[in-house]
Amino acid sequence: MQESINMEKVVFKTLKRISALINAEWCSLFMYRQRNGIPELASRLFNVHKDSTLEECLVTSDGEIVFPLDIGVLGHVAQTKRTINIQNALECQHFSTFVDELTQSTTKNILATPIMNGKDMVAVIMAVNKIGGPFFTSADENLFLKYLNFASLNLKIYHLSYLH
Ligand SMILES: Nc1nc2c(ncn2[C@@H]2O[C@@H]3COP(=O)(O)O[C@H]3[C@H]2O)c(=O)[nH]1
Repeated sequence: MQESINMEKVVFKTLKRISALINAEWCSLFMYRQRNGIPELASRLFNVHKDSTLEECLVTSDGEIVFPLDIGVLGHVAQTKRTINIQNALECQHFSTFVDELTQSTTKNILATPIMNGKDMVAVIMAVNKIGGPFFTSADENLFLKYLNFASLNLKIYHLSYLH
């Protein structure tokens, strides 16, 4: 439990910093897990932006958004295990409007990356909507990945404690 709170705190701080640096409207953390042998991704931190508080963004278990791996850019990233920079979400065949409909928001562009522990999938991190520009640039992508190194280490430690 303690490891979990610390993990979320560290990832939250990193996502806040990232959203300010790359001008993202929101950043989020989806944790990978298996339920009855079926892999899924569940929202843990949602709508993180430069001025948000942990309490606002921490998703409780009854408020989780859960995605199977065959849906969304989210699922695609978990399956391919690769970073993706989607300039126009509506033109992306993997994009799912499910969350936009649920939250009454509009996704225009997405930068997303998997967090791996060796070969094990741990989480997917997303930045949604570039503010003040048409899409996330490759410089944004580099900053996003560089800052995620901090969060990634913490997520790996969390993942190890979850396994044991
Ligand atoms: N409003 C909002 N939407 C998000 C956030 N993170 C991810 N999403 C949306 O969740 C969706 C999950 O499916 P997709 O990956 O296709 O597209 C993703 C985005 O539209 C967030 O922090 N805020």
